[in-house]
Parts: sequence; structure tokens; C-alpha cells
Amino acid sequence: MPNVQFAKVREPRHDAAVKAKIFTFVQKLTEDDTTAALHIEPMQQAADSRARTGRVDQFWRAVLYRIDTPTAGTTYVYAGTWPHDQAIERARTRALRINPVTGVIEFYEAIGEGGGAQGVPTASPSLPAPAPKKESYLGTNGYLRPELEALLGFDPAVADALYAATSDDELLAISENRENEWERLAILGLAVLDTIDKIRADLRLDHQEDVPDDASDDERLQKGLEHPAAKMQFTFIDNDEELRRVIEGEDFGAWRVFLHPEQREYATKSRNGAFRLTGGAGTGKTVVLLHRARHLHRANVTGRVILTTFNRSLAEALKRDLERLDGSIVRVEKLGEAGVLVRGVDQLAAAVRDQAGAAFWASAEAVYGSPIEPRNPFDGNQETSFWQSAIDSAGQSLPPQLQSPAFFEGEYLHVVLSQSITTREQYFTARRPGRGVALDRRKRADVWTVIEAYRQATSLAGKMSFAELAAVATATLNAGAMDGAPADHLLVDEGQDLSPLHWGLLRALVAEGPDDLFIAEDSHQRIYGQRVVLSRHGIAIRGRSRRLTLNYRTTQQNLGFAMSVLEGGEYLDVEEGQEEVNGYRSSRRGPAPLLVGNPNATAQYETVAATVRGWIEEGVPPQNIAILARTNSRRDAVKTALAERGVTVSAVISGEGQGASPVVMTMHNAKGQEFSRVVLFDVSEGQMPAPWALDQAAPEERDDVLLRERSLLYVAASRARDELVITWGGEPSVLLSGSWS
Ligand SMILES: Nc1ncnc2c1ncn2[C@@H]1O[C@H](COP(=O)(O)OP(=O)(O)OP(=O)(O)O)[C@@H](O)[C@H]1O
Repeated sequence: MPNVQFAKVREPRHDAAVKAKIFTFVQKLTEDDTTAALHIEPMQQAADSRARTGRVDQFWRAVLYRIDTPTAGTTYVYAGTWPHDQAIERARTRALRINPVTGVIEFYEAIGEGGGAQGVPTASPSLPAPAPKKESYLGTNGYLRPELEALLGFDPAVADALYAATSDDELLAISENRENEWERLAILGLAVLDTIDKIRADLRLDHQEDVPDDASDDERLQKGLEHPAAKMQFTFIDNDEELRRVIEGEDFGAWRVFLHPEQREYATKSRNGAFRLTGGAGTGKTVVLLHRARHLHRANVTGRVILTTFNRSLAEALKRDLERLDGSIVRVEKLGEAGVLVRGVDQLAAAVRDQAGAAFWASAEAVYGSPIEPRNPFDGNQETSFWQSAIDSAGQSLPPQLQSPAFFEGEYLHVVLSQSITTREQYFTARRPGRGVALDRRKRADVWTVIEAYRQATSLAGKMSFAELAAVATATLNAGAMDGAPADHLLVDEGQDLSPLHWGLLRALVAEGPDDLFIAEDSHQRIYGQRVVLSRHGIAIRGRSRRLTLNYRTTQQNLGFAMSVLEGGEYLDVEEGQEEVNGYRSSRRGPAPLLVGNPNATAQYETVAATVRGWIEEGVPPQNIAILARTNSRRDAVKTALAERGVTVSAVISGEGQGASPVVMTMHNAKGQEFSRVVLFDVSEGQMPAPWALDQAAPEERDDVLLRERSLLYVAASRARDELVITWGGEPSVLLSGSWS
């Protein structure tokens, strides 16, 4: 029975009926390639004697390459389905070969009279004619023409065209027409002026497959399919499920199959301890986590893998995607079971509570100074109300700026719970790193009085915060109440938004060792809480940190705008290093983001309504459109205003939208999501940065609040895959004053 390797090529978009026929065709091919109905036919005078076409139906033909080796038998490389004549033309003119410089398997266009002599390279007709009169973009930036051929393996004609390009845009236009993924990404690297060495390293072009000297051409091709750079474009079809995913997935499903060599390495390589994967919004961090979860699970089915993220709705999305990636992964519902457990981080604390039973409430002694009776977590904004009442009743002697629930929530979480402080005396000498405001002994005594009042009132009400839940869960695990750590591998998404108590909990859930913690995070996207330094929570990264820079989600134009929002912010990462902003790139291009100022609120509503209406008329599926607002009340206001203008949108409170209408949600709720078209609504002075967020913050925390507002706009802007519109009424927000134009 032949094997099938599926190659990602730019074939025509197929409707469901054709896809079903392709599915049946490939299925039959894997069963028996001599089946007459498949019409597997060699090409006359073809550039590659391996080229074949096969009959999908009367109109459509598949293009195939047949490789025969003694060890692997027959392999067909499936290279897309085309209308009859086009398929013949492609099969006749395109060869499959090993790039002589890099060893990567590739499609190679060789054209000549009547089908062409085999192996004679010529420029693809899609290449623009060289324009020698103007200055070469690559030449001016210090690249040498021969390097493109000798070090990157470009065909001479392609190298000529690249060297003749006068701008990065011209380079990208060439890249869009190249057939091979490695070519497209190498050109993108050149466009953003990566060094040749970096391009070679990123795409693993230095990697050489181990092939004996006397290997046949077919054996070399077979081996070439294993090259890390080939895995971006070629995938082995294992079973019907995999085949269905590849055929039906198209671009949206590409993440499940075609990983960038860097992504593949991060998903599969074993690490000695905690590892941090950083990278801008849309660089595929979540994709790596999902693949890594599958990899760890497959490597040891008795292993206990936890995949966690900031909240429940993001965890639900991870669950769905894990299922899409591989339906055979054993998903479990309890801590300590073999398989993959997907939970929000607070749900993990609740799982410890539920599974440890009485031991959990007994362990509360480490947090409160004495065991507690079972309690329920707060609902909604209850925590703030409890702090306010405690301040009102016991905090009147404090300076006014400390009489704020925000100050107390921060102090309680970052100082009291983080250090398991249970008495006034301990609090007098507690370290308060990163808390800004200094507290003398007198003030500390007053603060502690409020904390005691809060603890008393919450105890009476039978309530606790999620931070307290995490603290008690950590104490429970550290006391050994669950027979050792309940996980072997812990994978964390959205790490930048986790609190010190979350990190304490995660550390306690998995014992230190190889592949214990894998953390995906992006400091630029921190929109909740204070920055955390991981080493203070028993998590030592020590050089095991890497960054992804290729944006898979959005266009270069949207990316440029999103990055410009970050300008003016000072970002430190979780290892206290400067977070880098350079090097991000996208291979996709699109329209420039539209910034639309409006004289007043009514005009702004008109703008948003017209924009959404226009997109729907254009044929954009309504559920791929999102309007993002800074607050719940602005979300509700724009929903009502749009309804008054005949545009129905559904408000998303948490999780995903319902049904087939555009969604409106807060920027916070848009975290982790993506849409084709996005409106950032009311990015006006007086709305963003939110004045109330600044007012509520203690003076020394205002800079961080501002930074988070900047990050929030960045998160929101980076949700758009294709088009982005930013609106305001009156004056624009100061956050829009970056260098973007
Ligand atoms: N190798 C790939 N091939 C095709 N698409 C990919 C690949 N990797 C990621 N993507 C797509 O890019 C988009 C962003 O990926 P993902 O959500 O993993 O990024 P992220 O870094 O976690 O983003 P954010 O930080 O904004 O949450 C998704 O649509 C994903 O399917």
C-alpha cells in the first residue's frame, strides 16, 4: 500500500463536494494505486519522471509525484487538485527535487520547449522583470547577490529578481508567488533585514539529513521529507482522520499540520527544567502549547499533563482546539489522572479543594493562621465591596490614597498571601517588593487592622477570594495532602497575566524536573495585575527562554499599528529583562488600518454602523466581525446604538459569540481571540486610558496602570486578521500618538 505525503500548495479553493471527492481519491490511492478509476498517469516529456496526474472527477485532476525506495516502498506526494489542463501543465513543468544548497525538498519549476529538458532551470513566468536602474533594496542593505544562491539556495533567476527589488514591498510581492514555504519565509526574513545566518538558523537550513553517498535520487527525496524546513509544507497522512483534517482545514487548519521549524522544535524538544516561550500576539504560542501537549501525551500515555491558562473561557477554547488537533488525546477531568487535563488556573485551585476535601480546609491554617470552615468564592465584585467596608469601618486613620480597595487588593495578594503572613508581627517585617509606596510601622499597623476586619467579615459571610483559594490550594499541595505533585508536565498559556499566587500553585502542582513547566507568555499583553518575577516563585528559567517573531495572524500593516501602540511604554519581562519589540514580521499584507476621528458620539456610532454594514455587504461572515470597547458600559452603548441604526450585534460577556451576527465585547474579553475584521471603538481621550482606572490606583501604581492600558489597546489591535478600524469621538486617545502613520 502506498504512503501519501500531502504538500501545501496554492491550489484553487475547493467547495465541499470537490473536497469530498479529493478525500475519496486520496483514500483509494492509499489502498491501491493501481485501481483503474484513479487513472494514475505518467506525464509525457515531463520535467520530472515522477510526475503523475490522477482523476478526481471529470473536471478535476490531482497532481502527484511518485517516489520509490526499497525501505519506504512507494510514496505519492500529493501536490494539489486543479482543473484538467492546469493539472497537466503543472505536472509537466514542475519537478520535485532536493535543493542542492540546503537539502530541503522543494518544487522546482523547469520550463522549456515542448515541456523542457529535465532539470534546466528557468525563471518562473510570475517573476517580475529585473529593474536594474533603481537601487537594489538588498544591495543597499549590505547583502551580496551571490549569497542568495550560495547560502540560501535560491534559483539564479529568483535571486536576480530578489536582488533587483527596490523595496521590502517588492520583495514581499515576489514571496507571495513562490511555491515553496521555505522560499516565502526566507524572502520575508530578507525583507525585514535579518542576516543570512539568522534566516538559515530560523529555517534550520543548516540541518543536513543523513543520507548515504550511494543513495538514489528517490531515497534522497524520501529523506528530504524529514527535513525540518520540509515539515512546513509536507506532511505524512497517517489515517483518514488526518486526511480529513488536512483537506478540510485549508488555511484555518494549517496550524494543526504545518509547523514552522522553530514551532516544531519548541513543541517537541525535551528541556531540563522550566522553559519560557515568548513572542508577540499571533506568533503561534498557543499552537506550540497544543502541539507540545500532544507530544508529551504521545511520548508517555501514563503521564499526567496539565494545560492551563488565565481563565475558564480561554481554557474552553484550548479544549476545543486540542480536540481539533487530535481527537485521540485522552482528556481527563481530575487532577492526577493519566492524560491531559485542561483547566483555567483558578479551576485548578478549585480542583485541589474538591479533591483534597477536609485536608484543604485544614491547610488553610498556613494562610489564615487557623483552619477554616468550608467557604465559597466571591461572586462578581464582592471582593471590592468587602475591602471597601473594611476600610470604612477600620481604615479611617490611613492617608486618603491608601483608603482604596485597589491598594488593599494588591497589598493582600502581593505581600500578605504571597508570603503567607498570618500575624501583625509578621506583617511589620514583611518585604514588599514592587509595591511602590513605603509603609512605616504605624501605617503597617493601620493597614493590618483593615486586613483583620476584612478577614473577619469574609469569614462571617463564608466567602473567600480566588487569590485565597489559590493560596490554600498551594498550602494543601505543599503539605503533601495529595500524595505528591499531581502533574508531570504543566503547560501554561497567557503567563503574563498570572498572579504570584497562581505561580505558587503551578509550582506546587508539578515536581521540579525535566519538562516540568512550559510557559507561553508575552509581557506586552499583560492586562491584569502587577508584573511578576518568576524566580521569586521557585521557577528558574536560566537561559531556557526563546522568542517567536513570525506573526501568523495578521497583516504587516495591522502588526505595524499594533506595535506602534507599545511605543512609549517601558516593558520588563518575567525575568526582569527588557522586553524586545523588534524583529516581528508577517508574511501577509492588507489595507492600512483606518483611523477615523469623529466630532461627537453620534457621528462615531454612524461610523461604526457604516463600517460593519459595509463589511457585511462585502460578504464577510458576520461572526468574523468584532467591535471591541474599553468597558462594559461602552460595549452596551454601542450595541444599542447599532441596533437603532439597523445593525444587529450580539454582546459577548465571556467566551465565544453566539450565532451568526457580529460580536461586541470588551477589549479584556477579546484576549486570546481573533476575527477577520475588528473595530476598536471609542479610543478617545477620556476613555482610554480609563480615567477611573488611574483614579483608583495608588499614585505609585499609576505608571503600571498606564502600561496596562497601553497593553490592552495592543491586545485589542492584534485581534484583527485582515482589517482594523479605530474610531474615536472628540479628541483621540493619547495612546494613539505612536509613530504609526
Ligand atoms: N504554523 C502555523 N501555520 C498556520 N497558522 C498558524 C501557525 N501557527 C499559528 N498559526 C495561526 O496563527 C494564529 C495565532 O496563533 P496563536 O493563537 O497560537 O498565537 P499566540 O501567539 O498564542 O497569540 P496571542 O498571544 O495573541 O494569544 C492562529 O490563527 C493560528 O491558527
